[in-house]
Amino acid sequence: MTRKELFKNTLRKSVHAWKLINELPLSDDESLMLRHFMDQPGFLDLHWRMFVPAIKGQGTEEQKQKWLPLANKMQIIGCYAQTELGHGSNVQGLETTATFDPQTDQFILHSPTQTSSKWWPGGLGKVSTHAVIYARLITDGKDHGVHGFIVQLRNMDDHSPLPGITIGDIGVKFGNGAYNSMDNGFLMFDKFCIPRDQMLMRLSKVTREGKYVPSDVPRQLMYGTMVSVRQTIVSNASIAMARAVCIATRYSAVRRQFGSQNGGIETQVIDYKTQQNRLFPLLASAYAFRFVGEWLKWLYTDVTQRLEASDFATLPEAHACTAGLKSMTTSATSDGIEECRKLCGGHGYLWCSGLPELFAVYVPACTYEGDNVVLQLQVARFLMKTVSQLGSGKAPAGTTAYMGRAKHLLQCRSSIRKAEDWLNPAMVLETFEARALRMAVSCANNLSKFENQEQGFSELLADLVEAAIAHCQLIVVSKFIVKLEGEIKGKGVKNQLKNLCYIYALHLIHKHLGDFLSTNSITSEQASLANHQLRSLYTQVRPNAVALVDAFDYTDHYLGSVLGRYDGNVYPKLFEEALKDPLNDTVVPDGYHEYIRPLIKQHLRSARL
Ligand SMILES: CC/C=C\C/C=C\C/C=C\C/C=C/C(=O)SCCNC(=O)CCNC(=O)[C@H](O)C(C)(C)COP(=O)(O)OP(=O)(O)OC[C@H]1O[C@@H](n2cnc3c(N)ncnc32)[C@H](O)[C@@H]1OP(=O)(O)O
Ligand SMILES: Cc1cc2nc3c(=O)[nH]c(=O)nc-3n(C[C@H](O)[C@H](O)[C@H](O)COP(=O)(O)OP(=O)(O)OC[C@H]3O[C@@H](n4cnc5c(N)ncnc54)[C@H](O)[C@@H]3O)c2cc1C
Repeated sequence: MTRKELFKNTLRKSVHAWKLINELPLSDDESLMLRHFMDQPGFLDLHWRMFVPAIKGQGTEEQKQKWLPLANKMQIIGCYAQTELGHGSNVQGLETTATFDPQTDQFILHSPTQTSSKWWPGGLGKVSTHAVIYARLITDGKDHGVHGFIVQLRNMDDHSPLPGITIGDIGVKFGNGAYNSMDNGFLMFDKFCIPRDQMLMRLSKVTREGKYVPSDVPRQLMYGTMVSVRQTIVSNASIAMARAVCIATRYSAVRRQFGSQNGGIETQVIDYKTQQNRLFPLLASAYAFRFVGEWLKWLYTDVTQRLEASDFATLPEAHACTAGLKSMTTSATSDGIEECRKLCGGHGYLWCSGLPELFAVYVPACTYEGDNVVLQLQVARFLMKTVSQLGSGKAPAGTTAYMGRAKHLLQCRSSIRKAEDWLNPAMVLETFEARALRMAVSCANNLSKFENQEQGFSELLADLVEAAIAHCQLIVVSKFIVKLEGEIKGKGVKNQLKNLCYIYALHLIHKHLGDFLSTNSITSEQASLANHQLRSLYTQVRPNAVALVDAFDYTDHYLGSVLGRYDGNVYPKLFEEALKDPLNDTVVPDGYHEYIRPLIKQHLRSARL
């Protein structure tokens, strides 16, 4: 499809999905599943996952009563317009202004510079009638920082931009289809006025007289919509990783190369330890991310309930966990999808393998809802704060509770003696805890050598990110172990999950061996025992690998992959797909008479001479 066709077709699908949601009717959770099966980025994502939650989280009761019924019936369509051309990560650096005019009781929205143009918001370019806009609030010449406003963008009769608004699509993005179904947009305000009651005023207010009244709740609640979406992105990472792994596993069982004895059949590539060493950790990650995603959903629900009761104690941890896990799981999934493409050899590069499109549509997850490095630095700040409070009498809680055992974890030596010890949950956990804590403490010690903490933080950014990743990996490993300790239905399922859990943990040890060795969390002998155990786990997973991806229950239609077909009938279907290509419509291609024939004839002439 051309971009225009793709965009229009996504509108058609979105509206059809909305019709089904109402007609069937579907619950909120089921509606999200429908979005998942629609399988194309579109304006509904931003409307339901960001615009509506932003109003719910930051609007007053009155504002919610006014706007939510309209949004819930989709009589208005909204997006989340925060990022600007010049600033995305640095939200405090946004330039759009919202200046209160006491004469008219309005805010004047203005884009003072080119870099202040809103740039990237999904659904903004062509669809949304409204947006939650983030702009600097100015009253009586004073800048109060960034706040949210509900703004109508387009005329409700003919969809034209309202006077004072310049709006459009930012252009083609990475890949052919992929994220191009979405109208990520730009927007500029030229002294555009909105009524005062369209500032989202749950967190702070501007009175009729123009007085700014800050609230007594943390200003970070303004970032609440991002926390909510980051949480869902973690579960989505599992879905995308599982999809790629399903394709690569099934195809690896079908594909044969080398090893033929006396004209017999060749070896299935899944039987090569190198293939297993690349593939099975990704299979394990798909399960691991699912379980940590379930836990994160619980954490998010818990913090939401606490916030409603004005208990803000767990907000920093919820922020650190959602930011860090969003970052870690999306980076691993993007890399994992690309690895799955390579695991499928040359055919993985064909569009009909389903992998190029999956990669192209998935990879911006490393950037949207917060650049992955910027987010790990938030985790690092949280860890440095926690380390600095050790010994102050305030016991670390939640995912940093292990830091409370710092005295032990800083000096303990791993008691792994044989390969099977690496299947002991307590020993594995202690190894990850020791490594995470020692990395964090090492950063804190290095930081303390700087007179200026901010300068020290800047200097140590790379180490801090690594410490944050170590902490996040510990969370994922520990939640997988917790899952195994709970009730698991199905004969033999627990054993399979156990294998995957230890593959997940041990492959991380192998991958980050430098960390584990340099922090003395393990010795090189223990590392080689871990590798030995890992190979043994691969052998145990091998007979069940296909069943473990079938368990994701993805239909062929959803997978959209000739290589990942359930029936394994890959080669005839590759031919079928090839023959569908428009280049094969004619035997002699367009351009033959114009370019190929004259070229050949010229050579023939010179050959005769
Ligand atoms: C398939 C997908 C499925 C579903 C999704 C559907 C749609 C989604 C797809 C695409 C849509 C994409 C949308 C977007 O991208 S929207 C824009 C997203 N933008 C960002 O994420 C920007 C990232 N930047 C930030 O979040 C902040 O600027 C940053 C946290 C980096 C820094 O903020 P600030 O300068 O204010 O903070 P600091 O001085 O560093 O920290 C102050 C203090 O605040 C704490 N903090 C920061 N953020 C939060 C938060 N969200 N919640 C709670 N607390 C927070 C921070 O830890 C500091 O605490 P303290 O040290 O105690 O002072
Ligand atoms: C597909 C897609 C959809 C999007 N949808 C929306 C949307 O609906 N609404 C919306 O408002 N926005 C949206 N965005 C914008 C997105 O949120 C931002 O692009 C994202 O937050 C990253 O910000 P940035 O582009 O400013 O990156 P930058 O911050 O400019 O990053 C550039 C580089 O600088 C590094 N860097 C930046 N700051 C630091 C630092 N402090 N320390 C170390 N390194 C640093 C980063 O790691 C990165 O390598 C979308 C983006 C994409 C790609």
